[in-house]
Amino acid sequence: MSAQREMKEKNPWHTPVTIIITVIGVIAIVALVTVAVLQNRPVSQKYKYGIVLDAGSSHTALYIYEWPAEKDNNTGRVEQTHSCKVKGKGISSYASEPWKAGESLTLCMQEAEQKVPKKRHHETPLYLGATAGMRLLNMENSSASDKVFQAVEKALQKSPFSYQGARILSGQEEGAFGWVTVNYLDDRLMQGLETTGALDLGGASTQISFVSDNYDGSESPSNSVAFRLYGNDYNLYTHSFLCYGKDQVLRMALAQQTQSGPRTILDPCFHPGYTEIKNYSVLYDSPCVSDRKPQGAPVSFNHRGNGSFGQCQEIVKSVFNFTSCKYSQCSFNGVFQPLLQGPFGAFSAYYFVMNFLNLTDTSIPLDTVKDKLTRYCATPWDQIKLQHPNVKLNYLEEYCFSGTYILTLLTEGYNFTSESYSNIKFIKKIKGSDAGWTLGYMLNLTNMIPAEAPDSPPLPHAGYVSIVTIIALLLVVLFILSLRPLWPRCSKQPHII
Ligand SMILES: O=P(O)(O)OP(=O)(O)OP(=O)(O)OC[C@H]1O[C@@H](n2cnc3c(O)ncnc32)[C@H](O)[C@@H]1O
Ligand SMILES: [Ca+2]
Repeated sequence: MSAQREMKEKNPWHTPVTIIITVIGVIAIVALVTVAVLQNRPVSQKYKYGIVLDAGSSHTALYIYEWPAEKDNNTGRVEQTHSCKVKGKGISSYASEPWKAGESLTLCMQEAEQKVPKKRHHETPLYLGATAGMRLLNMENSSASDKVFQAVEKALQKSPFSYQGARILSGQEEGAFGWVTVNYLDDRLMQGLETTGALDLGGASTQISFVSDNYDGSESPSNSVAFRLYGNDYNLYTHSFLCYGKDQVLRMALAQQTQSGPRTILDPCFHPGYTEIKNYSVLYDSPCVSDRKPQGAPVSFNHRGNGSFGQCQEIVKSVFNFTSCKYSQCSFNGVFQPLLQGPFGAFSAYYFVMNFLNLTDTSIPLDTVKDKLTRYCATPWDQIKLQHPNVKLNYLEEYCFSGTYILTLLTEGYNFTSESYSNIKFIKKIKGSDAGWTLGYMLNLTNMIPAEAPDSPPLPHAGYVSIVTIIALLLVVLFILSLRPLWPRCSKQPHII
């Protein structure tokens, strides 16, 4: 009995002081881990917003971007959350009634007011960038283009957002920002990976932008844009071909076939059985063809199709000039182009057209692609209409021409070969955001891509919490071990008889 009491008295685990110390120690360690976890848990996200209006030649679109408020200028976290297609044509088509250009934006602006939380409205930057349609209108009639801008500005200034201005982008900017968008969304810039080239086909112009190792920018400085992004230097080659968007090339192809002012043309780029009456003055009402309007032509001509890919390609080739090149190498029209390099993303009309034609798979050999297009172009117009009852007729009638133009531009114009063709990916979106120049434009204007790589914490959140937990557990073990001299010696326990 006395030995039992003696042992109990000697056992430190049974003294109130040790129990209190142990409890306090455990509470302290649990508190330490809890604080570490809670303190470093991402706080509930607050977002910031930016809005860009893409005033293209054929239509205007509004894009809303969103990013976590505390990560303004380091990590690549800007995403497109909403887009709105403005009803009607591009703003340049309102040259004779400019107020309508402003009015046309109203519905999409109202939609944006609903999508962006009200308390963020006043701090949300709003930009409008116009491209080739306004470039052409500005060349043709600068006072008309000024009036369109005034009308657009008036409409945008009324919005609750922080309006930052409307302007025409240069072709260089349009190409370069498209490249920034694609590579930003692919996380290639922050990680310093090999970049993807950007191919953009609009209605009135087309852009090609890529980084080529053998290009330092000196041979044709006007085609060069230097960037320092996240600590990496890029020497980008970019060129925008005004009048080489698909709508203007179609005008050039028709101009080519109507030089003698005929009353009927049989166009190989349109399906057999296609027949429409077209107006000469409407066709030639663009600076891309206006100097070629035939003298003494009738008011209209009968535009008929005969569906021949081969003949269509000959007409399309005739809109390119391959004769003069004062550089080491050119694409077409005497424009310098370094050796093609790396993967390419082809978006906007490249995607619309190739997607419709089921030709986005670039592992299909180029010859097979041509065979498929040959068969498609030769299909009678009535049959095409029956097969695609839900496609807008003004799109449907042009896919044979557009497909032929795309293949000709890529192979004859830019010099993609049967092998390098497979480096092209036809894309519409990357991770939910549309490929196009708008995101790159906003990232640039809001200084959201830093020149130098951002400092990042040495450990990710999960790593930090794990280390704190392990250290805390080690402390518990150490604490227990430190009490070892006081542990009861079980083996020497007296036997009680
Ligand atoms: O860049 P710019 O030259 O200013 O022109 P844009 O911005 O208006 O040009 P888009 O990329 O929006 O469209 C390019 C062309 O594709 C046409 N397009 C748009 N959606 C299409 C679809 O679903 N199918 C076929 N063509 C389409 C459109 O009419 C234009 O001719
Ligand atoms: Ca465009």
